[in-house]
Amino acid sequence: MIRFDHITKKYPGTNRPALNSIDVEILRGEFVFLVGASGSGKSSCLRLMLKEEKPSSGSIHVLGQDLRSISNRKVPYFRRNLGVVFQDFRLLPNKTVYDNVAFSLQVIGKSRGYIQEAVPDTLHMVGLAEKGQRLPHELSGGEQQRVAIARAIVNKPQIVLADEPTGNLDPTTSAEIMSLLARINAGGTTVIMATHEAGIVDKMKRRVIELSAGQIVRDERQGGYATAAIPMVLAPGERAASRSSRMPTTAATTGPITDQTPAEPFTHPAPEVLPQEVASAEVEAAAVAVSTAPPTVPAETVAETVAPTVPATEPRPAVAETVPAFAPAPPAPSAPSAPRADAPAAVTPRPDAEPPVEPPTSTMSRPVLPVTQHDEPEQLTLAEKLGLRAPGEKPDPTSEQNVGPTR
Ligand SMILES: Nc1ncnc2c1ncn2[C@@H]1O[C@H](COP(=O)(O)OP(=O)(O)OP(=O)(O)O)[C@@H](O)[C@H]1O
Repeated sequence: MIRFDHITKKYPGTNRPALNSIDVEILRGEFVFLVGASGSGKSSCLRLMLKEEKPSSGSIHVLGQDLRSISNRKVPYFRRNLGVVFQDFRLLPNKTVYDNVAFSLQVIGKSRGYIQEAVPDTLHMVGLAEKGQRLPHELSGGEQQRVAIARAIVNKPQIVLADEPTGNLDPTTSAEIMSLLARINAGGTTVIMATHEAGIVDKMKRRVIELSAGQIVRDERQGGYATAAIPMVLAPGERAASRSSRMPTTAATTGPITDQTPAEPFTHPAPEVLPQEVASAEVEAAAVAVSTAPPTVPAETVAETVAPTVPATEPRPAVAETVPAFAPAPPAPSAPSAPRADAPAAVTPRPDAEPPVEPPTSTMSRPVLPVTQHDEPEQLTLAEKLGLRAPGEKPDPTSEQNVGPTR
């Protein structure tokens, strides 16, 4: 699904490469944490996957496409297969919650009927069914991030890239966001998340790829956060024992994982206190959470869209057969009858049926994110980065502003 072959990324004016000959493959349906110290190259990886940056050498395949073969003009169409979630939410401040999510569909030409079904379904899934008419500043940080996630998934992308999505949230809210991302993943969507949150990584027990100075130093199937390579700062009052308990017990591997274990649910409380039946129920609920059918595209853009050809050109499909199927999710028992022909598959889970989520227990000091200047392919607006508008298209005057704690 995503493959880096000998990827080196050296930004102009720097001596040391941000990424140094990276080889890694991420399979369909995986949930992958990118961890590593500040400056180790996590965000660079995500930006390369999004074709927001170009590698200095090496090749990247995403959804069967060699990114070198995608022209700048076609990048927005490519990005429609990827949902992106940022630390600082990046909502449109003058639009309601509903309109923020609908905007993603409007700019790619979805019909009004489709939007009228897809947006409420998605807001329901993220637990914001009742808050569609609120403005972003009338929401909590966690709710704003839910809107951002709704916006990222409303078009049913095959991949969600999340760069520190819990970085501005408290532990309880972070756990809720992780539960949501786990449900999205359980529906078949590949999730790749860069994070510094040790507690989250340790609880999720998913694949962990650790970067250090631009190189992969660990690739564990069900990893934890900490190794000697990641400096950790204990919070005041945190006992040293809790740190040692986070150290991985399995041997680290330095090569890419080449097969796939079906995703585990994000189960809280920890497995030892959570009855298996409850965990299974959550998996079942999660399995119908998200339809991952490839997005449909307006007729006028079909010729330029990479989506329809992507699955057929997936480079290494054999291993991916062991992960959850990508068939559209079955409609929920309570789903309204007879959806429109072009309506999205039902997005079903009942947020109120979610089991309580235990927040991560550990805390870490969070480094300040570097302000980056992107050299390639060009300076893009937010809508262009999100694949909502082709470069150079006339912007919506009400868009392109951020809200949230880092505004
Ligand atoms: N646009 C840029 N121009 C020059 N150097 C850059 C640029 N973007 C990133 N870098 C450098 O590349 C290296 C990797 O940065 P990157 O943002 O990928 O790290 P990171 O692991 O995501 O860090 P953090 O956890 O702080 O977000 C750092 O040394 C950074 O300074």
